[in-house]
Amino acid sequence: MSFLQIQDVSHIYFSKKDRTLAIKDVNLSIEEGEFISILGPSGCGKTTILSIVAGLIQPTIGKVILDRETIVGTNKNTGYMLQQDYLFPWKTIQENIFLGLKLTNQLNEKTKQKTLALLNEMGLSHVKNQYPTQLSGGMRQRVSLVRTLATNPKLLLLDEPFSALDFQTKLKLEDLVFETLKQFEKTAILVTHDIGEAIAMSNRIYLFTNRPGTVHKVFEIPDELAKITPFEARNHPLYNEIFQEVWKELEKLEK
Ligand SMILES: Nc1ncnc2c1ncn2[C@@H]1O[C@H](COP(=O)(O)OP(=O)(O)OP(=O)(O)O)[C@@H](O)[C@H]1O
Repeated sequence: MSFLQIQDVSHIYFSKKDRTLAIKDVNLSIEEGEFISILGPSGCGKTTILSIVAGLIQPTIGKVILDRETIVGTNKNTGYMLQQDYLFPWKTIQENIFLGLKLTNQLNEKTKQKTLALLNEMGLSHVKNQYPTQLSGGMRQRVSLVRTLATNPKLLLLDEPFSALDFQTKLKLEDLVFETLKQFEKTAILVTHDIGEAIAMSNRIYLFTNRPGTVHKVFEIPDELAKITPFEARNHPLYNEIFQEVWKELEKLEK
């Protein structure tokens, strides 16, 4: 059995007036340590899938199994990193990165030191007593990564974490996130609109159809690309080839 299995998942949003079938018959399996991306048109249900995997919403049909357990409700095995960093502006960086540990009753001297060491690895120990508004967007996302990793989740869900950043910062952060996740042997799902980012960071890309979102095509990224850093991958000859392939499929979906 794979580390993460999304089995026959469909989801309908109900409101008083209507119902929206957001995703339909989604199946995917991820092995431990893999990095996969979900790519697709706007509104195809990417965030819905992540919310289901995070246990924030229960799928209307189907189930998600993480490390042999069916996901019911939020759980400590999953960390969520979003486009906006959601750092609390009235708390210092240090207080922000300890938050998850505090909420899950894991805050002790050992976990504190580990988290501060990670902040140091991100080149940010000098800002630990500052407040989020004093930091740039890229720095805030690095803090957000530290906070997400602090509780040592097995699975990371990344919902367009680089999309609000300028291009240069985005490229640097892609490398940093990629290398940090490999170092800690984490499994990750990235949701993105950016074909290049998906190719540069993943082992596999799931391309979704328009709503109701379902898996349209799966692209396996060859090891020679998947094993190098995203920055190096963007300069690899295979990168353009795969880009064209994915682009063509996306065009088909828009017809
Ligand atoms: N709470 C809700 N109630 C009703 N419909 C919803 C709700 N949340 C999402 N939807 C609808 O479900 C569909 C999928 O939404 P979702 O946010 O998962 O898509 P997405 O692929 O992440 O979109 P984007 O790429 O624009 O962020 C959309 O058509 C959206 O309008």
